[in-house]
Amino acid sequence: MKLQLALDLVNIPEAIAVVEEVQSYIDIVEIGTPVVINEGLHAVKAIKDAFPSLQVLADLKIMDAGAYEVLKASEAGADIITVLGATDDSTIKGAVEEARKHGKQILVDMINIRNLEQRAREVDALGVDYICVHTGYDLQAAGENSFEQLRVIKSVVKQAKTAIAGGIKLATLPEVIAASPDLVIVGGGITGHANKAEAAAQMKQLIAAR
Ligand SMILES: O=C([C@H](O)CO)[C@H](O)[C@H](O)COP(=O)(O)O
Repeated sequence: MKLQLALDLVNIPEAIAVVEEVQSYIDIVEIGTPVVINEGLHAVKAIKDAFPSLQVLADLKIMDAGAYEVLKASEAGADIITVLGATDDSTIKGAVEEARKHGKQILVDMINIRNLEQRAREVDALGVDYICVHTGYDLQAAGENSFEQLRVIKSVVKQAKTAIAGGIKLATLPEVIAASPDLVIVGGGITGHANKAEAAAQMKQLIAAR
């Protein structure tokens, strides 16, 4: 089980500073959608250049032009690129084909998918690398999480790895770990702490002890 740090509310120098603090405890650094909107794919390149041994995920949440956007993220140094499960199969197929050409991986974000079980089966058949359940900021504010959704995709996904994101904290991590996702994505649960290294270290320890 891998731990991914999601960086959403920082600029490039702040992102580098946070990763410097926690790099020993994480496997993947996510350049979050708000960072890509503010800084562009330069943020992906800056983090990959600064931390070549970490995998970098570009959270583009691709909805169209899958192949082209995966190409651009790959050129910037992303190892994993996100596509939305809500989009058309042709976009996901284009993204997967392009990713394969560059040795990259595709994570499909199932945020706001209503027919989760059926869509997870369909997306799994498209050869993606990860299928991720995700409660976004706006629904987190309404008290929701994706723990039950994780159990749903775990029961139907055969080929892809499974992932979960959205509001995961140290206190809720044991429940997540019990469901055995391949990847746990944590943003504010680490970046919101005064001592980010300590928070990340405790999470890494819980994952290692499972
Ligand atoms: O993908 C995310 C969100 O949609 C903003 O772009 C976050 O990276 C993801 O939710 C993880 O962050 P936390 O919810 O703060 O753990």
